[in-house]
Amino acid sequence: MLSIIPGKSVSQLDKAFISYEGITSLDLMERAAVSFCNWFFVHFPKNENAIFIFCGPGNNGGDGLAIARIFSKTTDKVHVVYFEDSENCSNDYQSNFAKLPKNISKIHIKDFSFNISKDDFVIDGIFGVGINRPLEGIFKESIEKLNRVEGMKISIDIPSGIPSDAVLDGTCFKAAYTVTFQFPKLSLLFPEHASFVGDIHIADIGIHDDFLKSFSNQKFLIRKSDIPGLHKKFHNFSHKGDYGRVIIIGGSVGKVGAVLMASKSALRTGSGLVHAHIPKGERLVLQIAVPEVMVFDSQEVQDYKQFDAMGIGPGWGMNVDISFYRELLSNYNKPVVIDADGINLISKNPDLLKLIPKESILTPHIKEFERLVGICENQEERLRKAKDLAKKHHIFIVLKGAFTCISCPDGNQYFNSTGNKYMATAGSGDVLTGMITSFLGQGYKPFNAAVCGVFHHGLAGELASVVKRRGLIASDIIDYIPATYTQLDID
Ligand SMILES: NC(=O)C1=CN([C@@H]2O[C@H](COP(=O)(O)OP(=O)(O)OC[C@H]3O[C@@H](n4cnc5c(N)ncnc54)[C@H](OP(=O)(O)O)[C@@H]3O)[C@@H](O)[C@H]2O)[C@H](O)CC1
Ligand SMILES: [K+]
Repeated sequence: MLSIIPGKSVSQLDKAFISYEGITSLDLMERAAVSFCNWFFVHFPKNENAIFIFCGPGNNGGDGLAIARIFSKTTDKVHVVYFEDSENCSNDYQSNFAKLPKNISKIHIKDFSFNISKDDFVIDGIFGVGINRPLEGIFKESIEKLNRVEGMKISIDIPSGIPSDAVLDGTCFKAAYTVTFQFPKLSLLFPEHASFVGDIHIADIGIHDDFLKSFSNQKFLIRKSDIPGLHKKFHNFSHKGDYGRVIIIGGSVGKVGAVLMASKSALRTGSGLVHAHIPKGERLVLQIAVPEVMVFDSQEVQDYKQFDAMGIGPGWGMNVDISFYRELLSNYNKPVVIDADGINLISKNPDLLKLIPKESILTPHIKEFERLVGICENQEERLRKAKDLAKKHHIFIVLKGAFTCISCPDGNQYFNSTGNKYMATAGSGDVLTGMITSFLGQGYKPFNAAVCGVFHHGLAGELASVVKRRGLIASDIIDYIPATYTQLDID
């Protein structure tokens, strides 16, 4: 997993790393600039337009100057726009300012006309992780003007204005792309910042994972390379019992589709035997739609302990016999997955919280989460409360959304890196419930089940949206679950 380092620790990280690597801070800045340019040249291979690079007084501005020098080798249309005289800027800024070649024009921000056309590039090196207060004066005015001009806007490390670990207060540069160094800054993952951050690219500057880990603050990004090692291996003599017997409990009149999608997802994720528990009178539709699922109503299941895993809540509604739910949680002594109305019922009956088996996985979206813990001001508060809840009840909280966050009982938080905007569609959450339940039933540890569930779910959505785009529906995600195993080379 890739460690996410708090902004305030980045300068300590830099110091420790350059001493370990035997390089200077200027060398590290050069690596950052080269890595940014490598990304740029791949993304914009035929660029012939002007490139305006806005450089603030710190090392983010220094990165901008080094980038300007690299660009100037291939074009004469590079313009550096600076805010402070070099002698008032950071040491590495000064070194890079002195190295700027003659074919780069240098303009003080006060003399800049903001005459930028739509094909030009606007590169934001005004502030990075060193920002320590809301923008004011010339910085605020200039960024407001830049947000009004056209042009392809790219931020270096973080859009100027956003603090690295907190929610924006005031003005911020609006980027189409953010090229961030080595690890995503936490605040890039906040929904409040989506319209400023654009697409994120992580540019490698050679600081390896083990080194990063020692500066980590219990926050991590889940990457593709983390996933194969979390999967169980099955042998050629495996039978359907080895792949788990799971049950999805939910459904109500008009909402049986949620159970249908969760059950089908569990099958597509690899479950050997999938059962569904739905209200009497609703079973025909489910049996016709997914003949592989065995359907029961409440009177027919004698012993829930026979199931390796349970997914509780899809389409359940709020008219559930709460004593049934209480008994279900009290008597089942393995981790369960709880979603949707399964969570809403707990919010209405908070005494249920302490009955949830240890290591269970709750998968709320933001509204369900806030019903559980109270209204939150922003994502920062949600993440804090998710961590507290996970620790207090020894459960996993999967807070769904872009960069879904898994909060663990040990206080660690893992952010998912797959998925896209097209997945915000009815039933997407039911699919995830089915997938995590399936992994639990196959004998995965709850942490592995949650991580594999969110990663494969996001990946299935990405694969489906290649052809479906905004026409994607939850059933498309299910159809692409098998292709995620192919993508990750998991047999
Ligand atoms: N390992 C890495 O990730 C590397 C990162 N690099 C780049 O360096 C920046 C961080 O550089 P740093 O110099 O620490 O910080 P900034 O460039 O963001 O700016 C700090 C200066 O800005 C002043 N400041 C802060 N807030 C404001 C404000 N609101 N208005 C005006 N001025 C502000 C601050 O001075 P003060 O004394 O006024 O507080 C600093 O002068 C990182 O983001 C990367 O881009 C390295 O290049 C490579 C390694
Ligand atoms: K920036």
